[in-house]
Amino acid sequence: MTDLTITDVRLTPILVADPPLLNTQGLHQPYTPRLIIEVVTADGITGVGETYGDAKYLELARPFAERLAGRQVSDLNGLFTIADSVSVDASRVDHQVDVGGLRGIQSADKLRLSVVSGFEVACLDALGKALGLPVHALLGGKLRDSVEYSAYLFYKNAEHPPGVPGERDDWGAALAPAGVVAQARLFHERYGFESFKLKGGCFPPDEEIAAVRALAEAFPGKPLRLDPNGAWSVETSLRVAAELKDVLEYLEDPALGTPAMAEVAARAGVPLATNMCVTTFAEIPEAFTTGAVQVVLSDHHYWGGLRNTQQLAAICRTFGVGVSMHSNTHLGISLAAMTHVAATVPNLHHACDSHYPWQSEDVLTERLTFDAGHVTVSDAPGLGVTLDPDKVARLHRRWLDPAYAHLRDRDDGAAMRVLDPAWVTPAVPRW
Ligand SMILES: O=C([O-])C(=O)C[C@H](O)[C@@H](O)C(=O)[O-]
Ligand SMILES: [Mg+2]
Repeated sequence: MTDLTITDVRLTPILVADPPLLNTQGLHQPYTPRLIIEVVTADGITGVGETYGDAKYLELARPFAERLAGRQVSDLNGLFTIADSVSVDASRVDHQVDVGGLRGIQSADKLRLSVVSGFEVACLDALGKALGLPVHALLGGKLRDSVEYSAYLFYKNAEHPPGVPGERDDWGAALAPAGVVAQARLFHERYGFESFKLKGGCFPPDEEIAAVRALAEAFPGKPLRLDPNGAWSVETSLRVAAELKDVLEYLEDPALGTPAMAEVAARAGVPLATNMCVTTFAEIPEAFTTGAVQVVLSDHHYWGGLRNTQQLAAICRTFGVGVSMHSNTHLGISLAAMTHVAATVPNLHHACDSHYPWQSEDVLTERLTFDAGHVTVSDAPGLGVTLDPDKVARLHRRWLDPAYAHLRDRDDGAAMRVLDPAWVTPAVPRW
C-alpha cells in the first residue's frame, strides 16, 4: 500500500526572465518572481507546484509548508483548513489592484488562495504519480485531448531600459499597429495560435482601436480580444465597443469594478470578460445578477486551485456565463496544471490565455509545446512534467543574488520608472 504521508516540503523562490512588456500600470521587470513548491511523500514521490513568488506569498507559503508535513497528499480539502490558520499581515491587504498582476483587488483570502493553489497542484501531482493516474483523471477525467490557447499580444519595447540587466529576446518592438500585427504573425508562425488577445490600456484608445482593426485585417474572421485592465471610463468603453464590436470575440475588463462593467455590458453589444471584477466567489453574486460579465477568466492560482476552478466553472454554467482562462507570467508546471483542469471543464468555449511563449526560461527538463495553438493533455501520471533541479538551482541563485534583490517583488510601476522617472501609476479611469 502506497504511503501518501508528506514527509518533506521544499520551497524554492526563483527569478524568471521576462521581456519588456507594457501594461496600463507600467512595464514588466526583466525578471519576475515565482515560487516552486515540491511536496515529497514517505515513499519518495515528489509532486511539483508553482505560484506567485513575491514576498507576500512567500511569507504565507513558509508557515503553510510547516503545517503540511505529516498530512496526506490526498487531503486536498485540508489545504483550505491550513490556509485559514495562516495569518495574513494586515499591511499586505489594501483592497487595491495589485501593483504587478492586474488580477483584481488584493484581499487576505486571495493571498491565501494563491498559496493554496501551488500546494494543491503539487499534492495532485504527487497523488497522481503515486496512483499512476494523470491529474485530469483525479479531477474526474478529461473531456478533450488538447486545450486551445490564444496568442497573448503585448505592446512591447525592443529591450529593457538601458543599464538594466536582462535577457535579450527576438520578438522586437511593438508600439503601433504594424508592430502588433508583426508580433501576431510571429505567434501564429511559431505556435499556430488562431485567436489573439491584445493587452491594452497602454496608449490612447484610438491607437488601440487601430491596432485591433489591423489585426482584424491581417487575420480575417479570427477571434480577437482587447484587454485594457479597467483603464477606461464607461463612456470610453462604450465608444471602443461601438468601434470594434464587429470584430471582437469579447472585450476584457474595459472599465474597473462591477457597477461600471454592468453599465458597459448593458449597452456595449459585445460580451464582456473579466479577470478583475470577478476574482473570488464572493464577487460572483453582484456581477452575475447585474449582468456585468459574460465570460469569467478563471485562474487556478488565485481562485485556490484546480478543484476551485471546476467549481467556478459549474457556477458559470448555472448562470449561463461563459468561462475561459486568465494568465500572469508562469512556467511549464502551471501550463500543465492549467491544461489538466481546462480539459475537464465542459463549458470551455474560448481559447485560454497563457504567457508561456514569453518565458524563454523554464524549470522543466522539457518545455511544453503548442501545436496549432493547442497543448496536448498529458496522460502520464501526475502533471506529466519533470523538474530539472539544475535549472531550478540556477534561477534560485539569481533570486539569492543581492544585485537582483529589488526584483523579488513584481512592481510594473517601478520598472517603468527606470525608463521614465516621472511615471506614476495612472489614476483610473485613465481615458
Ligand atoms: O488578463 C490580464 O488582465 C492579465 O493577464 C494581467 C497581467 O498582469 C498582464 O497584464 C501582464 O502581465 O502585464
Ligand atoms: Mg485581463
